[in-house]
Amino acid sequence: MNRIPVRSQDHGASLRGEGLVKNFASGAVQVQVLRGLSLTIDPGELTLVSGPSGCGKSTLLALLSGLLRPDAGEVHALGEKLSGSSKQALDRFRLQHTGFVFQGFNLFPALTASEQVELPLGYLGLRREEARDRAREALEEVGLGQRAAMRPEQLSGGEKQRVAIARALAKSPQLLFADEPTSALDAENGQRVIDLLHRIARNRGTTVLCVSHDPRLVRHADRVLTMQDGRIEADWRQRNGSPIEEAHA
Ligand SMILES: Nc1ncnc2c1ncn2[C@@H]1O[C@H](COP(=O)(O)OP(=O)(O)OP(=O)(O)O)[C@@H](O)[C@H]1O
Repeated sequence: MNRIPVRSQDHGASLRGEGLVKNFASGAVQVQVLRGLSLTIDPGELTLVSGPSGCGKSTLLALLSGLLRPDAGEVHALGEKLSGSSKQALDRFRLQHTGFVFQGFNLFPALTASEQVELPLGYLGLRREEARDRAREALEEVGLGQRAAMRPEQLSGGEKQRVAIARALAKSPQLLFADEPTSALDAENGQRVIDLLHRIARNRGTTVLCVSHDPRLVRHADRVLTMQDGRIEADWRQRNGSPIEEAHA
């Protein structure tokens, strides 16, 4: 699949948020969930956004992936300005360039693992056989080559999450967004999922943005952004779980 080069004004970053503000109504009151947050996210890294429940992590992921629009500020992804784009353009951008992995797996109960992965490839216009081949490769990459014909009820939680990762991977997205991908999993399966996300970033040069309040994930990330009350409080890079330099969001 063709990859769009990242444009130079983003200085190598594949995601950029500037002055992001997001408010939600809580009864009659407007609550400011993101308070003028700016950041850049680089390709080829697993970036983890951590922080306490309710600090705005999922909202940030939704803005950076074009699922939600900011009330103020701008989002640039792969050199395209997402904020201000039409809904149709956002849908197309997400289809072509992004993969998503969520806490609840979001699999269709009636489809086999292979069919779950093939489905979005059909939306991208791939022929059936090509989609089947890609699905097989993606399932092998996540260690589920032998489970291709199984339905979700026949798979463990960890296996279901790996099917969801294969589904996201098969499109070869430049941007992979994961929202609490390990919260429903035990330690061993959570570890496996985070290892996979890390490998995808390293081996494919994918930008992987993972949002989680699971402290087990912190040492596996290349970069950790800590949020508090809608702002970024700390930002550091690390190798093998030890900080190596301060990053500048
Ligand atoms: N669609 C919405 N309508 C109203 N309020 C919302 C909406 N989405 C999020 N919020 C509120 O915004 C705040 C931040 O939510 P968000 O899901 O971004 O936090 P989070 O850090 O990801 O939390 P968690 O770790 O629990 O998932 C919360 O107080 C939440 O209730």
